[in-house]
Order: sequence, then structure tokens, then C-alpha cells
Amino acid sequence: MSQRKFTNAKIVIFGGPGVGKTAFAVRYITKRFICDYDSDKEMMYTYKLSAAKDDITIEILDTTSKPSDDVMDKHIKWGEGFILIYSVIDRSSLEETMKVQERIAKVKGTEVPAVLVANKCDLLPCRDVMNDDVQTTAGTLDCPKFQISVAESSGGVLEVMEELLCQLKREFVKNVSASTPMLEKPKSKLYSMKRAFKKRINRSHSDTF
Ligand SMILES: Nc1nc2c(ncn2[C@@H]2O[C@H](COP(=O)(O)OP(=O)(O)OP(=O)(O)O)[C@@H](O)[C@H]2O)c(=O)[nH]1
Repeated sequence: MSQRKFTNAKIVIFGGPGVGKTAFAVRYITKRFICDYDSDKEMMYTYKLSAAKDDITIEILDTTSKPSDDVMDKHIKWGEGFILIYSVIDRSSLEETMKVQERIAKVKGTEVPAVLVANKCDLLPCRDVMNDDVQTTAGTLDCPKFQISVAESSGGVLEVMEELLCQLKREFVKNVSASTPMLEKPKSKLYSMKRAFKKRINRSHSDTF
């Protein structure tokens, strides 16, 4: 039987070198900011989120910063929702996310659950990416945009995840309704009475001949 409840989410984090992909995943899971991680290692995290109706198992794939096209396509096919992170102090990282968006659009189309995240907003005095840059380099996916600092607090990270999970749930519900055959509407009492009456008339009619 196909699954009818939203209980799983597969999320992929893409972004250029050092933008804070690992910091984001670790912040979401542990609510802590740890300054240094093993650099550029691919990691899979699993996190159980207790929701009002059901628990949701969230798998988060923290990718390397420069995956080959084949590896990127494999991750895109695996993922259901995408977090595209760039750093406000590194303009080239914004361009990286544009390339990823094009790839996602090619593999999965443009209607994909995704969010675009500007990280390291605590370093705004050193910013290298202006708001106009983001508007003009909007990319192929029309996804919600966030400005956060993983270092400063968990708030932004939670907001991003909440938005993506909402998009994923919407997509899930859409797919379930599309795959469910339309159930026949229950007949009203009047309809049943009319049918019974018709049957009786037909029977008495055939009795006559
Ligand atoms: N100031 C500041 N530093 C941050 C923030 N987020 C992450 N960093 C730092 O940026 C560096 C890179 O963070 P990572 O999480 O390793 O970045 P990454 O994208 O996983 O890096 P790679 O996978 O190696 O490309 C680390 O030193 C983090 O402490 C932030 O919001 N503000």
C-alpha cells in the first residue's frame, strides 16, 4: 500500500566552498554552532522531528562544495527538497547556487521545493553580495529567499527548514491526491428511494406481460 502520511523528507544542501553547509545542518540538529568541521566531506544526517500528528524522519545530505555533474545529478534525483546556500561575503558562491539551480531545473523541472539562503549575515560590514545582485541573478527556480547567520542563532535555520518542510508537505499532498482514484460519492437517501421505486415499477410492468 502506498504511504499516505507525510513522514519522510529527503533534503540536499548545496553550496560553494565554506559557505556554511555543515554549520547549517549541525545547527539544525544540535541547535549549536561549532566553528570548525572536517572540510568538504559529504555527510548524511538523520533527524526525527516530532510534529503535531506524526513524527517526520528528515534525512539531510550535506554535499561537498564542488561535486562532479554526475554526482550532483545523483543527489538531485535522490533529494526531494533543496537548500541552496551562499555566503554574503563571497560573491562567487552566489553564482555557484545559480549553476545548481540550472542543474536542478534540468533534472527535475522548475517546480521543486527549494530555498535560497544567504548565510554569514553577521559579517555584513564585509559583504560582497548586495541585495540587487540577488535580484538580478535570481536563477531558474522561483524559490523563497532567506538571510541568516548560522553563527548567531538557530532562528534563521529553523525558519528555512520550516518553509522547506511546508513546501515538501504541499508537494506530498499534491502527489497523493493525484494518485488516488476519485471515490464514488455516497448516494443520497432520495436517490436510493427513486431507484427502488423505479425497479418496482419495472418489475410490475414486466409482470403484466
Ligand atoms: N561568521 C560566520 N561564520 C560562519 C557562519 N556559518 C559558518 N561559518 C564558518 O564558515 C566556515 C565554513 O563553514 P562550514 O560549515 O564548514 O562550510 P561548508 O560549506 O560545509 O564548507 P565545505 O563543505 O568545506 O565547503 C567555518 O569556519 C564556520 O565556522 C556564519 O553564519 N557566520
